[in-house]
Amino acid sequence: MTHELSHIRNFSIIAHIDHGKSTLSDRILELTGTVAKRDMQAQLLDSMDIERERGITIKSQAVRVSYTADDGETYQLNLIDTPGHVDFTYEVSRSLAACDGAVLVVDATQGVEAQTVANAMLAMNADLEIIPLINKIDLPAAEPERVKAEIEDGLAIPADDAVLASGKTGEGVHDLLEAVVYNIPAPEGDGAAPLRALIFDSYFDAYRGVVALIRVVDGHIKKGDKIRMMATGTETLVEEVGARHPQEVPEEALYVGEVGYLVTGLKDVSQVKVGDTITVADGGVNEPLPGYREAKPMVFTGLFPIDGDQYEPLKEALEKLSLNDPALVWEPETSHALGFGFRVGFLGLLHMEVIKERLEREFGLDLLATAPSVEYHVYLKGGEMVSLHSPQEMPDPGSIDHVEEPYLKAKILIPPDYVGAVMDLAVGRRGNFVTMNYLSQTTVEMLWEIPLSELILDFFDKLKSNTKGYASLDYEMDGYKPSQLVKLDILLSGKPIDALSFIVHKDKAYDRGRVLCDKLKEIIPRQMFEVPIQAAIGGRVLARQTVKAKRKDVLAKCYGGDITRKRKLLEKQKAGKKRMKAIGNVEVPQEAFMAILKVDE
Ligand SMILES: Nc1nc2c(ncn2[C@@H]2O[C@H](COP(=O)(O)OP(=O)(O)OP(=O)(O)O)[C@@H](O)[C@H]2O)c(=O)[nH]1
Repeated sequence: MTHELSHIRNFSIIAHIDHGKSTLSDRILELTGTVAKRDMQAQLLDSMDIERERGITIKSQAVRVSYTADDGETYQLNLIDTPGHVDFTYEVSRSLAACDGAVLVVDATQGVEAQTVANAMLAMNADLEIIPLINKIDLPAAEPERVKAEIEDGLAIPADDAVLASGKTGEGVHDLLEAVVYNIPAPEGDGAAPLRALIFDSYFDAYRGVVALIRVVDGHIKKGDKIRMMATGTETLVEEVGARHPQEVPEEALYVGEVGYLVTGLKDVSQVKVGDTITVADGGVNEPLPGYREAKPMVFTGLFPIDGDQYEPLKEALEKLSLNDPALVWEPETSHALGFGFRVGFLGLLHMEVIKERLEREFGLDLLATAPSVEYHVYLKGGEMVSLHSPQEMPDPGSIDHVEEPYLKAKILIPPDYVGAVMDLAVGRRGNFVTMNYLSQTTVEMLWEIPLSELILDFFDKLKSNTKGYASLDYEMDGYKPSQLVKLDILLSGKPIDALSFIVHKDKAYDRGRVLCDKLKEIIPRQMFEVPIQAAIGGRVLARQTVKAKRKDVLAKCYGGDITRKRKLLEKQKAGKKRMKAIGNVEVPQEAFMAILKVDE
C-alpha cells in the first residue's frame, strides 16, 4: 500500500442517528475489497454490545482501506469513527483532529435533523473539509433536491455536488470514494522531521498491553523505536505498529500523515492518554501538538453492592475496568445506610451508566448507585482546603469559611428560534450569560458559565428536549468559584440517611428539598408502618412527607386457592426487591437515590 502523503486521505463520517452511517461504512469496506461480502457482519464498526444496543459509539475506531481511483492511482483511505456523546466531547475533538475531512450523511427522506446540524458544527470547528452525502436514495420517498436546499440554507454548506447514494444498494458509494480522494485535502507534514504523533484513542488489551490509535503528524514510527509520551513523560519501546482492515495487520512503520495502531506493551492506560503527543525519546521534539487536556472525572457517585458479599468482586471488577479507562477513578467509601462500597469518578452521566451497566452485566454484580455529585472545595476557617467527592464528607458548618464549586464554560449552538428556551433553562440552572453571536442566519452561538453540578443533573436532556434536539453543547472546565452551598439531609423515620444527602445552592435548597420529599413519597413503597420523610439543613426541617403504612397483605387476595398464582406473586415480589436496600427498617429502592437528578417537577 502507498505511504505517499499525496495518496493518503483521513476522514470521518458524521450523521444524525439512523441516517445510515454504519451501513455506508460497511459498503465502503465491501466495495474496496477490505472485507469480503460473506464475512460482512452488519455494522462491523460498532463493537461493544452496549454501544450497539444504545446506538452510541464510545470508543473511536480507525479502519484503513485501499482504493484505486478512476485516475488509476491507489489511495490509502483512513476512516475514523468518532464517539457520539457529550460526555466524550474531548475524545471527539481529538478524533476529528486526526482527520482532514468529513462526510456528512443526510437521509434523503428525513432531511437535515438536529444531530446533522450539531455534528456539522463540530466538523466546521475542527476545520474539516465537508462532503455532503444524501443517503437512502433508493427509497420512493427520497427527495434529494429538497434535502440539498436544506443543507445549503441550514448549514451554509454548498450542496450542488452532494453525493447521492444508497448504503442499501451500494449506489453512489463509488462516487463517494472519488469525492473523498478529490475533495478532502491530503495530510500535511514533514516526513524527515522528528516524530510527532497524536494519540486519539487508547485501550488496554490483556495480551499486548496498552494499544493506542494514532495519527502521525511528522516523521515516522516503527517497531523497536524508543518513544516518549510528552504529557506523562512515559518512555517505552514500540512493540508493533500497523493498520486495521478492520482486523489488525502489522506494518513496518507508520509514516507521516498515516493513521494506525501502536502496541506499547505498557500495562497502564493512564500512561497513554488521549490527546497526548508521541515523539522519539532521543532527539525528539520539544513542542507537543496543541489541544492536550487531562481527562478528569467530573461526576462522582457511590457504588454499593446490594449484597455485602459482593464487595471484593466489585473491587476486582473496578480494577479491571479502570485498566482500560483512565477517566475512571475510585476509592473505598463507607455509608451508615449502605455499608461498604466505593466512591467512583466518571466523565459524565452516560459514562457512569455505561460503567454501572458493565459491572452488572459483565461481572454479575447487583449494585446500588447514590446520586451523582461533583468535586467541591471546602475552605476551613484555619485556611486549609478540603476536596469533597461526597456530600457525606461535608465538615461541620461551623468550621467552614467558604465553599467553591467547579464551573464550566458552555458553548451552545442553536437555531435562532430557540434562544429564549435556552435562556430560560440556563438561568434556571444558575447559569451566567456571557455572550451571543450569530454565526450565520440559521445558527446562534451562546456562551454561558454554568456550575458543573447543575449540568450533571438533566441539563443535556432538557437542552435537547427544549430545542427539539437542535442544540449542540460543548464545554470546558472554567475553574472553581465561591458559592453559597449547603448540605441538605434527608431523614427517614427521623434518622438522617447519609447516602441520600446532597449539596445544593442555598437559594434552591427549599425547592429541591420539597420536590425530593414528594418524589420519595412516590418511590418508597408502603411498609408495615408509617415512614416520615424530611428534608433538613443542619437541624432545620424544610419539607416533610409521609409514606402511609401498608394496609393489606399481597397474598390476601389469593384466598389461598391457586398455588401457582401465589408462587408467581411471591417471585414477582422477590424480583422487585432486587434493587431494594433495607436502610434501618425501611426498604428503599434504587430510584430513590436518583430522584435528586430530576429537579423540575
Ligand atoms: N432503504 C435504505 N435503508 C437504509 C439505507 N442505509 C441504511 N438504511 C437503514 O436505515 C437504518 C439505519 O441505518 P444505520 O446504518 O444503522 O444508521 P446509523 O446512522 O449508523 O445509525 P446509528 O449508528 O444508530 O446512528 C437501518 O435500518 C438500515 O438498514 C439506504 O441507503 N436505504
